[in-house]
Amino acid sequence: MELPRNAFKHAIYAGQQQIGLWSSLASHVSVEILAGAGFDWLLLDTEHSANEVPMVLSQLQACMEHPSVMPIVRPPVNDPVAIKRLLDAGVQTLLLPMVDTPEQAADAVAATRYPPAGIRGFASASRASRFGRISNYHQRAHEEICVLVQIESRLGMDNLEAICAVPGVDGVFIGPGDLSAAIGYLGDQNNEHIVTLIEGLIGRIVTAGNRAGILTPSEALARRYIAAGSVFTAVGSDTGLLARNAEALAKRFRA
Ligand SMILES: O=C(O)C(=O)C[C@H](O)[C@@H](O)CO
Repeated sequence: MELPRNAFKHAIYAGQQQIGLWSSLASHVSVEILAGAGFDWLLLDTEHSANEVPMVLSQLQACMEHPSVMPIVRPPVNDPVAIKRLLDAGVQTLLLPMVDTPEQAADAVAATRYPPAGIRGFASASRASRFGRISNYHQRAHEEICVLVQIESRLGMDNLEAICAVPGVDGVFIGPGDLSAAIGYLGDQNNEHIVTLIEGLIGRIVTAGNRAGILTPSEALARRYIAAGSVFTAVGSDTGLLARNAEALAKRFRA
């Protein structure tokens, strides 16, 4: 078997916009439904979702009929053990939360690399290597692993260019909720001050030669962020789609 190509990683390096959706329902059923919806990537969240590794495995398998969709998994923390378990389950793209310094970014990259380049623990026949069927998996795995880090604090903003320059950081995602909370705008991420700040951060990431990403359920803001340079852009969430559309449907029969 061949090492699966990470089309998402190659696309963002080529500057090809990747439109995504956040998935917090922690369900392989909803992930299979969303995988056929037409997005380029789905974010399988385990930070703000009751989503654990065995469930993520089922969600990865639920995506297999749609190989053009990249399941991106966010571990609950930037931790080498959490990263190892997800990579061994077959995750090829990771979004690491709360990365504030270049050292933390370098640690995230090292956790995805086998020695001597990093510290990823060795498993001879995990799902990642398709149970030993992918020849030279361990030598080539890093080529098709994509490491995305989240900037979502004052310190992260201060260190943005240094983080962008860390070898192996393939993309830099701005966490609008935590970032706005960190600077006194808790729950107000659509405030014009925050939006303008985020546009500036996206521009800094692009100027630094890295690739910018963001999440917003606002179509207008998504288009502003894309215009500012976001190249992997999540435009909604499964929980938001389900809750708001269910409410609207119920309301139509209550009037
Ligand atoms: O800071 C943020 O905002 C994010 O990182 C995204 C949120 O965690 C996600 O749950 C959407 O609210």
